[in-house]
Formats: sequence, structure tokens, C-alpha cells
Amino acid sequence: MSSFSSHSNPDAFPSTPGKVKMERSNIYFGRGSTRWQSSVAKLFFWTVVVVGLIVIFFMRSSSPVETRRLLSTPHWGGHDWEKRVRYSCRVKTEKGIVVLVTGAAGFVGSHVSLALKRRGDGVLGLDNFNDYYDQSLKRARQGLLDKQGVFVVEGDINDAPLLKKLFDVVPFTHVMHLAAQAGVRYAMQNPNSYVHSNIAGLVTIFEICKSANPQPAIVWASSSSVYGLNSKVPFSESDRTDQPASLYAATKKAGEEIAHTYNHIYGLSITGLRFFTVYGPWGRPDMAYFFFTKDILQGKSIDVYQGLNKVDVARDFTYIDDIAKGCVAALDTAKKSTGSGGKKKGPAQLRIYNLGNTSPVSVPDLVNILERLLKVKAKKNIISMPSNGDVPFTHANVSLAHTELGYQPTTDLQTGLKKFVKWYLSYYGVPGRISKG
Ligand SMILES: O=C(O)[C@H]1O[C@H](OP(=O)(O)OP(=O)(O)OC[C@H]2O[C@@H](n3ccc(=O)[nH]c3=O)[C@H](O)[C@@H]2O)[C@H](O)[C@@H](O)[C@H]1O
Repeated sequence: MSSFSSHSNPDAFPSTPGKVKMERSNIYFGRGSTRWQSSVAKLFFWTVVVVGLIVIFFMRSSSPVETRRLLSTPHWGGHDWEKRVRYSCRVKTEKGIVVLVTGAAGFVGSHVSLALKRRGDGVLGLDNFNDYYDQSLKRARQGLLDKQGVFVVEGDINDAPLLKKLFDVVPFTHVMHLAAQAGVRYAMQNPNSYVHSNIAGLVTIFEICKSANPQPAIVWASSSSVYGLNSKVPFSESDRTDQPASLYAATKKAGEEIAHTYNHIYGLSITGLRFFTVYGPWGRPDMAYFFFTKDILQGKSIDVYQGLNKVDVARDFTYIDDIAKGCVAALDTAKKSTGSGGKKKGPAQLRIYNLGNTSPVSVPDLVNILERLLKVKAKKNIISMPSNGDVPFTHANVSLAHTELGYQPTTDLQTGLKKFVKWYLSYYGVPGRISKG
């Protein structure tokens, strides 16, 4: 087939694009250009090889986060973006603080951001919107925050240039660090995500905060899981925490030790909060109360874990509003860091508090409450607790938080779950209707 005939008759074009290209090129260069074509092909080949090598070198010398950031369109920077950041951080009361909330599109982060904004503090959110669970729920929380004037910057806590930029734009007085890889059982599937967020990410946050001038005070989320196999109840802050049962717990415990180092060397004021199984509206779909609700409504069976000797497992389930109040109280009582300007001027505050409900409830009782609220009988599979990082029970002693933060949980599980179920049904719809879950 001549190039002329294929050009003049479109139906005769072969189906493979490469072939089309080749035949079309013959129209322009004719038979006598074979040597020329081979030089062009060689030049093209070597250009691709050289460019490829440069890209590989560049990717290997950068950290994964840097690489991702540099290869993708940055979500931050520019005049309008800075204006939004500053606007979100406006303080509306005389004693208002300016807080960077990491994990702001998360469960606890969204509630704390709203609580701070409501009372007139300056609040800026940061979240990487990862896909650990339903991202649309995170976007919906972001929508809520946006309506209340809280801008959530999209970015990772490991992105040091972004964090530095935020501190250049706004002199944050406080950082509420809630971004983390949560979930006890998922640590067996994706261990590195815990190291990435809960250790490397925490260190990046501390690094940026220690170099900021003025240094902010930091409040961050540790976990009840640090008590691990501790059997002394209720759990007090002074109890042993050297027997973590999951990698999640181990990374949170490591975080507490890392906090000690940054406090000791750089004078950062740091408060760690050990949250006890936080639940409530806008919660996390990976948690048992949440997916039990979904599965019960969908008529699916649920696994109810049972401990050794058929003892029920139990948790000190803590309602989100109580936790949010505890976080705000921790911010309000945080003293200033002492290392601003790179020279530590004296010992800085280093605190750790349990934030729990002080009344554990067994998982079968949790299911009973859900059954009553949902008016649906659960299909229960009672199984021995798999060895997946779970602990048999948790129980907080909160007297320290009560004395020093004025922390006083007020919501029992029945009341809190009622609020959760009401939200769940309004958000996902009553079963039978099209659901987002
Ligand atoms: O306080 C914390 O620091 C942690 O709290 C939360 O962990 P947990 O207390 O383990 O909550 P969650 O998974 O809801 O399981 C609740 C109960 O249901 C039992 N459980 C669980 C799953 C299942 O299929 N069946 C079951 O019986 C299970 O054995 C358990 O007894 C957070 O997820 C975690 O990120 C961290 O913040």
C-alpha cells in the first residue's frame, strides 16, 4: 500500500496508531530519508535514556514525600493561598490563641478545630486526606470546617517545606498535633504507614516547631494503647507502658519518648494526651462501634471478640465532646516553650494525661445498646480475640487531668451512642435508601 493511497483513503488507515505514524512520516520524507530517520530515532532514543536517568536520580535522592510533592502540582503557595491561611488564623477575642491543627479533617481534629474556632481562636487545619478510610467523609468534615471559616491546607506532616512555610506566614502560638496513622489492627497490614506518620511525621513536626521563632506549645495525641499488657486498673499515667501489644501502640509510646527528647534539648512545651477509644458523630469508620452499626443495619454478621477464659473484652469508650474539651483545656494550660531563638532558657513543660471516660463497657454491652438504638437485632459471631494487637480491656484514671486541666467526662456510652446513631442515620440515610457507606 502506498503512502499516497492510505492518505487519500481514510478507511484504509491501519488500526494501530504507531503504524499510522510510520506511514504518515513517509509522506513527508520519502524513501531517500532512511538514514536521516535512523539518526532522528537514535537521537530520540538517547534523549529518552538521558531524561529517564535524570528522573531516576532525582527520585532516588529525594524522600518519597518530597518526590510526590515535586512531581505533583503543589497544593500550596501563592498570594491567594497565603491570604486564606492568614484569614483562617484571625483571632477574634483578646486572649485568643493561634493554633495549627494537624489531622484537621480527621475525627478528633475536626471537632477540636470547630471548638477552637467557635470561641474565637485562630485555627488553621492541615490534612493529607489519605485513603485509610472513606475520603468523602474527610471531605465532608472539611466542608463543615470551611463553612465555619477554618481553612484546611492539603499536605503531609512529613512535608517540612510546607510546614516551614506555614510558620513563615503565621506565628502559631500552639500546635494541636492530631494527624496520625490510627487503628490497632491495621498495623499488621501496613506497618510502615505507622512509622511514616507516627514517628517520622512527629519528628518533622517537632523539628519545625523547635526552629520556629517564637516556638509554639505542642499538644499531641498519644493513646490508651500505650498501657499495652499492663494489668493494673484503672490505668494511671505513672503505670508501666513498656509492653505495647501492637505496632500502633509502640509508635505512640515511641512518640512519648521522642517528645521527652525535644522538650529536654530544645525547650519545647509538649503535652501528650492518651485518648481512650474515642467515639461519636463524624467518627472513624474503621472503629468497631461504627462498622458494627453499618453491618447491623445491613443485616451482616459482626465478630464480637472474647478474651481468655471467655471473659468479655471491654473499653473505656470516651465521647468526642469530652475529648475535645480535654484538648482545648490542654492548649489553654500549656505554658510557653523556652527555646525560642535557638537557645533554651530553662526547663519547659512536659505533660502526659489520660483522657478517658472512667467507666469501661464490655463489647457485648456496646452491641446491646446499638441493637436498642437501631431497633435491629445483630447477628453476632462470638469469637476468641485474634492476636492482632488488641488488648482485653482499658480503664482510665483521669484524676491528674481532672486536677490540672479541669477535665470531667460527662457523657455515658448510651447517651453518646444515641447521638452517634442519630448522626449516622442522617449522614448515610435510613437503610433502604441509597447510602454513602
Ligand atoms: O484508645 C485508643 O488508643 C485506641 O482506640 C481505638 O482502638 P480500640 O479501642 O481497639 O477500638 P476499636 O477498634 O473500635 O475496638 C473496640 C472494641 O471492639 C472489639 N472488636 C473490634 C473489632 C471487631 O471486629 N470485633 C470486636 O469485638 C475490640 O477488641 C475492642 O475491644 C482506636 O481505633 C485506636 O486508633 C486508638 O485510638
